[in-house]
Amino acid sequence: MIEVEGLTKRYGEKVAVNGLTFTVRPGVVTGFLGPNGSGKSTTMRMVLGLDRPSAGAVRIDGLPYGRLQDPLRHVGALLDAKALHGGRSAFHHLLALAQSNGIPRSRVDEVLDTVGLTAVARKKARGFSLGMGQRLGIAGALLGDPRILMFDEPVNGLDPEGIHWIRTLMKSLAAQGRTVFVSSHLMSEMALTADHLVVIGQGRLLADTSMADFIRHNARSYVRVRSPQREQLLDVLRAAGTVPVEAGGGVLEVDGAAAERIGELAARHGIVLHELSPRQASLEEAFMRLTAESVEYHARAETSSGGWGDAGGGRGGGKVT
Ligand SMILES: Nc1ncnc2c1ncn2[C@@H]1O[C@H](COP(=O)(O)OP(=O)(O)OP(=O)(O)O)[C@@H](O)[C@H]1O
Repeated sequence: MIEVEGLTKRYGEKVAVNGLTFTVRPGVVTGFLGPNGSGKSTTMRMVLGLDRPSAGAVRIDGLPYGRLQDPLRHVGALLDAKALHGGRSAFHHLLALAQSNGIPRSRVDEVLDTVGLTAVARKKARGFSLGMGQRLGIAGALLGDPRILMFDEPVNGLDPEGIHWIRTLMKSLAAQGRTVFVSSHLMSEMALTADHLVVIGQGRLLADTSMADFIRHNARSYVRVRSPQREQLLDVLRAAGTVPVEAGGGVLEVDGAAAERIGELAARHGIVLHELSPRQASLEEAFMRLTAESVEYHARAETSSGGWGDAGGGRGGGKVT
C-alpha cells in the first residue's frame, strides 16, 4: 500500500504538488492521470524518496522510503526507461541492481525471461530500441519481487504488441495481490488497464474513485436516435420525460432513457426508427471534462482572488468522490 498524505512540493514560486492525499491499495491497478505538468512525475519521485517533499509525507507499507531495508524488495519502479548505463549489458545492469539490494543472481535470469530479453541479455543497453529499454526498466522494477510497483508512462512509444504485453503484465501483478500504480497519457489504454483512478490537476487531487464511477460522474451517456417521423418522436420522447437534443443530420441524442425504453415507446406509437444506438461515455471524455472544468475554475478563481485558493481541488474532489 502507498499512503500519500498532505504531500506538497514547491520549486521556488512554483507549487508542483499541492496538498495531495490518497492511498493506493493492493490487488487492483490504480491509474494516475493528470494533464501535462500536473505533478504526476514529481509525486512518483517523492514516493521513491528521489525528491524531498516541501510538506506532507509518503509511507510505503507503513514506512517512509528511506526507512525501508533493501527498498527494491518492497517497491519497484520504472520512472525513466533511459536512466541506465548504456555501456552495460542488460544482464550486468540488472546484476548491479541485484547486488546492491541483496537480491540473488538467479533472479536476474528470471526477470530477463519474464520481460522477454533473454536472447539479448549480453547486448549493450545503448543499442536497445525504445521498447527493449522499457522492458529492461520493467525487469529492474520486478527484480526484488516487490509487493508495490510504480510505472511512469510505461507504454510511451511502444508498438501494439508491447502495449498489450504491459497491460497483461500489470493486470497479472495486481491479480497476485500487488499494489500497481501507473501513469499514462493514453486514455484508451488506461481504460483497459486500470480499475481505480487517482486524477490530479495543477498538483491537486481532482478524483480518487473507481473507473466506472469516474466515467459515470464525469461524462455523458446517451442514445442516438434517427427517425423519418422526427417531430412525432420528439413529442413522444418529451412526454415520457426524456431530454432529446438535436445533433444535426436528423439525429437526436436522448438522455434519461435506455435504448430499450425508447424503442418500446416508438413501437407503441407506430414510429419508424432508422437508428437506435446507445453511446457509452469514454474515459477520455470524462477526463477532458473534469480537467477542463478544473482549469476553467482555477482561471476564474485566480482572476477574482489573485490566488489559486483552496476551493479548486475541493470542488473537483467533491464532484466525484
Ligand atoms: N526540478 C524542477 N524544477 C522546477 N520545476 C519543476 C521541476 N520538476 C518539475 N517542475 C515543474 O512542476 C510541475 C509538475 O511537473 P511534473 O513533471 O511532475 O508533471 P507531470 O504531471 O509528470 O507532467 P507530464 O505529464 O508532462 O510528464 C511542472 O510545471 C514542472 O515544470
